[in-house]
Amino acid sequence: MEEKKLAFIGAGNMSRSLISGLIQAGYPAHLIMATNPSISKLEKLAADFGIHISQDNGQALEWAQAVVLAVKPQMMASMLADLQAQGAKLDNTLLISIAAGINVARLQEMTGQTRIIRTMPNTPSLLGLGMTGLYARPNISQGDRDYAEHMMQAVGKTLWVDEEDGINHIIAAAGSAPAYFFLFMEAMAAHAIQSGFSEQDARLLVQQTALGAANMVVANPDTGLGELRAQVTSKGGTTAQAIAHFQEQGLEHLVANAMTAAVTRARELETQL
Ligand SMILES: NC(=O)C1=CN([C@@H]2O[C@H](COP(=O)(O)OP(=O)(O)OC[C@H]3O[C@@H](n4cnc5c(N)ncnc54)[C@H](OP(=O)(O)O)[C@@H]3O)[C@@H](O)[C@H]2O)C=CC1
Ligand SMILES: O=C(O)[C@@H]1CCC=N1
Repeated sequence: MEEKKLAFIGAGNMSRSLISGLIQAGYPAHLIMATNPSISKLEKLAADFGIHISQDNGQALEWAQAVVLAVKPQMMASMLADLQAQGAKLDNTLLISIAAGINVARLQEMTGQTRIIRTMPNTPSLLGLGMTGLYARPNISQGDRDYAEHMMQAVGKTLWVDEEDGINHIIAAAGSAPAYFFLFMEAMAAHAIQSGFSEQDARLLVQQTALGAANMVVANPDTGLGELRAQVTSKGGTTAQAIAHFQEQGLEHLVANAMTAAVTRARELETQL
């Protein structure tokens, strides 16, 4: 991939995941910078990955050819207003936003420029196992689209959406979704602990099973998810009892409602920020 000077404004959880994934994929550390108001996260990034760090966002803009906007959505407007008040020039830089709930039109207002790509990654990018949605308006050049796509492909898989609202559905299905699986695993581990396993053994049982199940899905692309489930579910057996319980309690409905709630919140943020 083209190796531009790439800066991350906001050095939190998601930036760390992306930076770690990029470095593992061979992106040169000397071409990456992160900025953040407090120093501790920056020092850790510099120590772990050897990247440039700064507490001055303006420096990121002066230095980089592409900038990832990685502050919390609620901080985006004030961060960008401060930058412009300092006299920072945003117009020569490719801006890649990872923020939930801020649409391109709003980002254009906040930055006064249009060279913006909106993305929605997730934290498994840390391990090169991310899933990122991307959206760009027609004005964005193929070169900029390719750069953002290759950057996210360095840390996992990518999917473009044609309509911007698709990003809100990617949030529900991928951006937020690692947390759903963690919640499920927490519940399973808690029950295993109640059944007498140590915390460590409960975690081993749950994590190895989750890993195995995910790998079964990946290794069998032509087998439906329902079929993989059926292969575990012996007639009159134990799994059937557990699955019947999930379904009687409306698991599918619960999941659909939870994902709809995430989309609704993303759309709500788009009207508020
Ligand atoms: N976490 C996730 O799974 C995902 C997050 N996202 C998006 O990524 C973005 C970041 O989320 P996440 O990493 O979780 O959040 P974090 O809170 O972990 O990171 C945000 C970082 O921004 C820093 N910050 C605050 N104000 C400024 C400023 N003015 N200039 C520069 N940096 C600043 C914070 O510094 P300090 O803590 O020192 O105040 C913090 O380190 C959000 O917009 C979110 O929607 C997208 C997909 C997945
Ligand atoms: O919870 C959030 O709002 C962010 C966006 C997707 C994951 N974390």
